[in-house]
Amino acid sequence: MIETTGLTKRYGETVAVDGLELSIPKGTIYGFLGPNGAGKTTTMRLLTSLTRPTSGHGTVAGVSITNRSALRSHVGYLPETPPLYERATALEQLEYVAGLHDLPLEPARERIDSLLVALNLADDADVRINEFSTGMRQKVAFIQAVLHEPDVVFLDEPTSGLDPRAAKTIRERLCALANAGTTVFLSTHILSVVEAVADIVGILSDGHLVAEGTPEVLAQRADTGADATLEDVFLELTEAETPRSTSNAVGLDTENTEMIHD
Ligand SMILES: Nc1ncnc2c1ncn2[C@@H]1O[C@H](COP(=O)(O)OP(=O)(O)OP(=O)(O)O)[C@@H](O)[C@H]1O
Repeated sequence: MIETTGLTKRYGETVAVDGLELSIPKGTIYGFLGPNGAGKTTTMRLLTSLTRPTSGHGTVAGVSITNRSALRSHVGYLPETPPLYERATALEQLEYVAGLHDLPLEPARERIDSLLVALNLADDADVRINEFSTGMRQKVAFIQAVLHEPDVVFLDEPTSGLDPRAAKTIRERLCALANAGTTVFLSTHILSVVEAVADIVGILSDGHLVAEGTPEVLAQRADTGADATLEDVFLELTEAETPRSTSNAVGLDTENTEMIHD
């Protein structure tokens, strides 16, 4: 479902993603770990066609990641800061997103209703998003990422800001999605979430994949004995890493005219 060869993204002197090789089968929950600045968000932006590779190739659901219009229906993306219309109600927001995906009105409405119920938001469907808590926003953003039943869903910290019950609900939804054949690409710093749900874990460091395997097998790589955890192996493999700095204070992504300031 996700294949990349030599996938590379540069921002000026900074190599955010460096020759990434991924091969992720359908229905996998792939836990994507890495220190701050490792290149996780850039990877997800590449795989969802929000930014173009400097070099290398990739396909998601068999579609080239440079073909944005063809890719749209196949991918869902929950970014770290989800785009939501503050003045819309949850229902208006989700109906709007359904319209963007050209979903027929009635089945879309049914799906929205069932997802609102599943995420315990049904009573808040007609409340404006600017009155929502962080966790409620996160849940609406999660629904809008999976509403069109994409083949692959990319999630950046989907449980951040959620209380334990809501986080558990999201974890259960991720497993249900994967059981139904959706491929889940999950980036998070919460290692317990990855340990609980991921089939395969990839650890990114400085734009490179430095380890990949099941959580159990990866944990065995750690030098801390029989009780080693994913945290141990994460700390070992990314020990010497610090966030990369650009040669100049401002890196310019000329393609998307995005500026990032440090
Ligand atoms: N639009 C951009 N312009 C210039 N540099 C960028 C841009 N986006 C990311 N970078 C740089 O690329 C590198 C990887 O950043 P990225 O956001 O992908 O890391 P990350 O692993 O998602 O980090 P975090 O865990 O902190 O969210 C960093 O050095 C960052 O400064």
